[in-house]
Amino acid sequence: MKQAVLEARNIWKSYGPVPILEDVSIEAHAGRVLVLLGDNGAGKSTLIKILSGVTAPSAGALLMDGQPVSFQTPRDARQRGIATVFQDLAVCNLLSITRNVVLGREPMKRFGPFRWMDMKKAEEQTRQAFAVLGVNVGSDMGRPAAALSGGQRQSLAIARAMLFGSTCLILDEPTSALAVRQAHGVLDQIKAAAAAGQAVIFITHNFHHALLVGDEVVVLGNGKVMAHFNTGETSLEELTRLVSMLH
Ligand SMILES: Nc1ncnc2c1ncn2[C@@H]1O[C@H](COP(=O)(O)OP(=O)(O)OP(=O)(O)O)[C@@H](O)[C@H]1O
Repeated sequence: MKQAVLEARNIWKSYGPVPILEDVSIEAHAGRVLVLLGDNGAGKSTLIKILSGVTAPSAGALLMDGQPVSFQTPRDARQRGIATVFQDLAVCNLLSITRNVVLGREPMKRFGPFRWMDMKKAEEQTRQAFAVLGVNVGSDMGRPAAALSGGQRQSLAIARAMLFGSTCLILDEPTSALAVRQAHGVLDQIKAAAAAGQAVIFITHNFHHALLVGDEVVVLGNGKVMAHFNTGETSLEELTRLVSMLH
């Protein structure tokens, strides 16, 4: 297999004396979906906080395209092309859909000393970002984000995360709060992001979702990698049996 876009190698993390992650290694590859599956408290969020530059590992290495990297802040990780959508989504209800998508990276126009937002360009970027994901949010992207459904808000956060040159997309339980139809919409977007070349890391509790979109699955339990397999190698029944045996 080709070089991983993002690799966590032998990661340890402790808060105080108790290890939260113990010798965890994962690899995310371009065009593939890696699912991180695990119960509450398994260490999934801690691992993605390390991958996103929110917190530093106690030991172990992060590599991008085979080169060691270290992130002091989430901005460092973003600049390296790691786009993370956390569960809170950080969508601003009062801002328009377009403004939300380009938030913090608004295209600007200049005239002499004056600068203002290039709305036409922002709308074009927003439209393209949604198009990559195959999402239709309607034609009026000037309406406030408050008008969006839960699934559409998730799509907005994914579109924003991917907008500027990301190579690795990390999604923290993007389907957990959604109704079935909306969840399937987001699963389709995950597949579309991988098809567009992203290395996707998808965190979920849901075995069914894991098998629907995952190319491979890593099962975390008590801070350790308990199992790692390609999805073609297992069924929903086997996966359920495997995970229940880990408790
Ligand atoms: N800042 C912290 N200080 C101390 N302990 C922490 C901290 N963050 C997480 N933990 C502990 O680490 C363990 C793993 O937590 P983590 O949030 O990574 O699990 P998770 O798999 O994401 O669970 P969930 O699905 O509930 O979000 C838990 O026992 C949690 O209490």
